[in-house]
Order: sequence, then structure tokens, then C-alpha cells
Amino acid sequence: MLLPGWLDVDAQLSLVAACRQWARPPAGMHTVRMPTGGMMSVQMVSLGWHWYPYGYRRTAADGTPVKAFPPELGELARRAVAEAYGEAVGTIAGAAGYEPDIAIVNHYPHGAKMGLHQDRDERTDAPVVSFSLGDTCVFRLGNTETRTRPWTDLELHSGDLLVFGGPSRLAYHGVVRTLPGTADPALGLTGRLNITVRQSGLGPRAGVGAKG
Ligand SMILES: O=C(O)CCC(=O)C(=O)O
Ligand SMILES: [Fe+2]
Repeated sequence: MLLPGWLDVDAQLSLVAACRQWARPPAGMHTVRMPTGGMMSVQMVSLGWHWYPYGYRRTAADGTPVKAFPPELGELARRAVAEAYGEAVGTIAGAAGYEPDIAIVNHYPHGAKMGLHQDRDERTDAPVVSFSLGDTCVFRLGNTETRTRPWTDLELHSGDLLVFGGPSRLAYHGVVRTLPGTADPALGLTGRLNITVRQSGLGPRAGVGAKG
């Protein structure tokens, strides 16, 4: 579900300010090396659970405890899910009782992108909520079966809300490119930020993934 302009400028400004705090060390913004050896071009910071390829743990990349998941971000994401699905909320897995406990903030400097992937390191089928801030990007929304066509390229603008739930929860998706300089200068942001809010399905202490 795409709800363009769901965040007004004030809400965008407060999220950008929050991202600046979350980005600070310890457990701050970092780059990620993929198991194949390459570095991701985005920088990221996780809240609640630290994401690494491919799993979640409580310890951040610098070895310090991951920052807490902010309850107000959970509240915002719950409202996003409720408004995205409206009366159909009961038909979408995990939407009615949405209890997110993870946020991943991605920063896209000019030239950064994200290859086509599924968000499948969570242990629930509850929706993933995505907020876009800053520069516009070309977002590729694929199908749930393959990394290949059919896909749809759409622009995500600052303030747009995208919710992956129900039949599209495991849709392949990625960021083809950002459009440098398209952000409202009032945001004071270089590049693009994306915040995804997720429900881990993990217990309070457990970690999952290839490295346990
Ligand atoms: O930046 C985006 O819009 C998508 C980010 C994403 O797919 C992810 O963090 O898993
Ligand atoms: Fe994703």
C-alpha cells in the first residue's frame, strides 16, 4: 500500500532530527559488508534489534548494545498500518495486533542504491512499514516469486508511506537510484533516508540468523 505524502513536513522534520540522534555512536550509523565481500552503498542504524546479513541480534556492529526501539515510532507505524488497510486491517496477517520492535534506518548518500531483495529475516508475517525522507528515489517493486520481472518502478518522495503486508509482504523490492537534490532544503538533509519498522517475532533475548 502506497500513501503518498502521509507524513507532513513537521513529522518529516522530527523524524530527520530523531535519525540524527539514532545515527550517533555508540551503536550508530555504520556500513555493512555482505557475505559475498562487497560493501553495501547505504549506511544504516538499527533500533530494537541489530540487523546484519542475514539475521538480527542485540549487539550492534561496534559491539555495543543496540539502541532501544522508540515507542513513539511504534505508535506511528501502528497508525500507518491502520490507515493503509482501513476496514481490511483484519484480513492482513499481523496488521490488527501490530507490535513492531525493530527499526532500520538507511541513509542513501548520492549514488547509493539497494539491490532487489525480500525482507525475510523476521519471524512473523506482520507488515513492514516504510517511511521515506529527503531525496526522491526510484523504487522497484517486484513480485513475490522471483528477483526478475514483472516489476514496477515508482518514485518515492519525502513523506511517502509504503506498507508491505499480506500478499505483498514478501515482494522483492529495491532502490534503483536516488535523485540528488530533489529534497526540500528545509529538511537540511543530504541524500535520502528510509526508515523501515518491523515486527521481529523474536523473544526478548533470543537472536536469530546464520550466526545465531
Ligand atoms: O530504502 C528503501 O526504500 C527500502 C529499504 C529496504 O528495502 C530495506 O531496508 O529492507
Ligand atoms: Fe527491504
